Amino acid sequence: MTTFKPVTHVLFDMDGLILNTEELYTVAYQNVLNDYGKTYTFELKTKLMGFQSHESAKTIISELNLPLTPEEFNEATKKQFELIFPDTQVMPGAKRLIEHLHKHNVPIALATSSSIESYELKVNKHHQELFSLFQYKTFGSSDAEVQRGKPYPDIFLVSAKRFPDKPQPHQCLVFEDAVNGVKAARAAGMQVVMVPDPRTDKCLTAEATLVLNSLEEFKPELFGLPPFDN
Ligand SMILES: O=c1[nH]cc([C@@H]2O[C@H](COP(=O)(O)O)[C@@H](O)[C@H]2O)c(=O)[nH]1
Ligand SMILES: [Mg+2]
Repeated sequence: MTTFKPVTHVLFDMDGLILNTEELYTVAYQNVLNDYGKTYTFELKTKLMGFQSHESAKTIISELNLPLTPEEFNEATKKQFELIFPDTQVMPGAKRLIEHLHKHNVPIALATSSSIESYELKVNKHHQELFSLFQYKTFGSSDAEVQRGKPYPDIFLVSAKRFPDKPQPHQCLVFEDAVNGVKAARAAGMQVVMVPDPRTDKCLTAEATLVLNSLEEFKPELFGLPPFDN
């Protein structure tokens, strides 16, 4: 079994990695775009995943020539999010992994590009207990210290600094679903486990340290972390 460099701290992305919110984003965006006769393609989605909300709005407006301002687009999607996001599901293997690392006192934190409002919509109804296991959370779209969204490294560098014991980037392992998130983790000097949407072009997953079909396949001991008990 190939092993990688040992790590001591773990940073988790949220959308598409812990929660099934990527499929919900697709529905929400397509519902808005239907009013303009536009199609939300997976190719365009891949470009946006990991962006901060204002970056996403600007990009989708220019790519699809929408007659909207970013504020108007975000207003329209916000209505969709309020309907769709409260009933999110945890991705396979995510709960087991987060609980396992927490039980073994491995420092874990959340590093999502979402805003805190968007996080609360997605988590508050069903998943508060699971998310309470993180030492702390960084919300890229709501955090002054996160100057630039993924694929820039800002959110992961800021997150590493927020652990009390201040680990070096190489001591941190990132879990991501998005191409931009993998680029951000690599730019931060961190190893990254990618669990991509199955439609993701294989050549776009090449930068990841390890690519899995699901978190259920993850073996913590590969990165020097405590193995699962069973
Ligand atoms: O179909 C989409 N998925 C995701 C995003 C963006 O990606 C962020 C989630 O990124 P992450 O998984 O890194 O938290 C969302 O907040 C949103 O801004 C998007 O615009 N469109
Ligand atoms: Mg994600």
